[in-house]
Amino acid sequence: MDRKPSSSSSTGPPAPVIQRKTRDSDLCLTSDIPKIPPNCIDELNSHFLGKGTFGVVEKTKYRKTRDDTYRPAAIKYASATHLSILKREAKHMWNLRNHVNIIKIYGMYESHRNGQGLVMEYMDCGCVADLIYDRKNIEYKMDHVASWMYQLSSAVNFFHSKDQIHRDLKLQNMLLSHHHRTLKICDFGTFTSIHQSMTSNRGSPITMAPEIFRCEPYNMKADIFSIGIIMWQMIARDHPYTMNMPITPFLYNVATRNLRPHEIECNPILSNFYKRCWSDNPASRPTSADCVEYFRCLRSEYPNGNVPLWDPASGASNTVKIPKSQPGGRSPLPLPKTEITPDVKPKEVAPAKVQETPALLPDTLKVPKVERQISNEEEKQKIFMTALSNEDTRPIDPNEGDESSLELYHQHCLVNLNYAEVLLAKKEAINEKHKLVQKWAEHERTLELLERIACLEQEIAYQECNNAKEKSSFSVRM
Ligand SMILES: Nc1ncnc2c1ncn2[C@@H]1O[C@H](COP(=O)(O)OP(=O)(O)OP(=O)(O)O)[C@@H](O)[C@H]1O
Repeated sequence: MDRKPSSSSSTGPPAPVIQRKTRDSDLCLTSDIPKIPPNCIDELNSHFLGKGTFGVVEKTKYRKTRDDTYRPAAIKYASATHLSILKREAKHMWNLRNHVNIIKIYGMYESHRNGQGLVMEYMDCGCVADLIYDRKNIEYKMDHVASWMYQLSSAVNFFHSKDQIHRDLKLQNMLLSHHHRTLKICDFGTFTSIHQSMTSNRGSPITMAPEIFRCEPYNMKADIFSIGIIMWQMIARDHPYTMNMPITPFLYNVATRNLRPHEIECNPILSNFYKRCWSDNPASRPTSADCVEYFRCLRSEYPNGNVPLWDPASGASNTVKIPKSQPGGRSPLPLPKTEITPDVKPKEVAPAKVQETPALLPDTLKVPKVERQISNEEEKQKIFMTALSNEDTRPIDPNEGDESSLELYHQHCLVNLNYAEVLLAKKEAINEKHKLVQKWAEHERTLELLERIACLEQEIAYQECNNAKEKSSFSVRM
């Protein structure tokens, strides 16, 4: 029988109202998370960035205290019905705030206009989906894939080590900054603990593991399935499935017919790994620690993933040409290190004994080249690389797990880059000046010649005049 407390039947004092405790109740308590006061958000300078399933994200300006200067930040607002999801997300982000590849939360903000908002760091290069599908003018290399996959897997390994699952890893939830070099995971709305493991369908179809479609219990290996699909997407720079396939047959085929992204021309060391990640049987998939180890090896074979990428359409310079990978050689730009250094040895995953030649790249990764001023680019790259290897100007390697030293490192790289641009601009200005001086010299010479011509013409006129005089005096004398 239902034992609901009834106020009418009670004679004594009213029973205290007991809040029903759901499994997520504790997660909605955001008391640990700093409350951001109104004078630390510049709402007038906020504008719309994008819309997710349950919220709207705006770019805004944030400062920690009134004495600080404003810096860009992103703020996510949820409608009143989705407020608990926003709070859960905030709580998860707060618990994971120490990892360099997870979006950092600054705090919660109460806006008069939009209600509760989650304020987080702003990633200025957008999401990985935009880069690989919509901005094909930006060329990237296997070095970048290795670096992004390493950063992704070390973040995943971080929360897996805390028994947490993301459940919605996809290109749209991976944001980029520092000229596309730093990758961070965002959107923890579907995040859950393995102990609350679930049979409800969560996540996005393309990267979602088949056991989730089959409504079977699932675990961290569901995220590894997503890592496999993401790796394929980055290498192929293509859509994994026919876009017009209706969702139901698609889910059915993934779950029961082993439907997977189409074959691409790719080194088997890479394809074997992503295929292992998307095995139908979760137990056959590698762990997140195996992934970290695998991508660490791959990154040492392709060490230039920290070379910045630019959008040529923005008027800035194009991709810096990546020097040939030198197996075993030190990267000119060491990658951000995370605090996670799991003690895992690569198991069956062959440590990336990759071909000597960079023939690893499938043709699909080779984006048609955009016409560019090679001489200037090469010149700039040369100055940049020299600055990076010069003892006086070389940035100091970031400390493991220390985000501020990583930030400093990136700033230093940018300064070197600006330095290369300034030096190049100065060189161009000097060239222009030389051309002008040359023209001016020509101009002066022209003036001199004109003067000379004028003198000669005067001389001729004078001579003609004299001739005429002489002729007339001669005729008078005759
Ligand atoms: N910290 C951030 N910096 C820059 N852009 C961001 C940031 N967080 C989110 N965005 C952008 O805002 C948009 C909405 O993000 P949000 O996480 O709400 O939704 P989503 O991941 O696109 O969708 P869904 O929630 O349905 O999975 C996306 O385009 C995303 O790229």
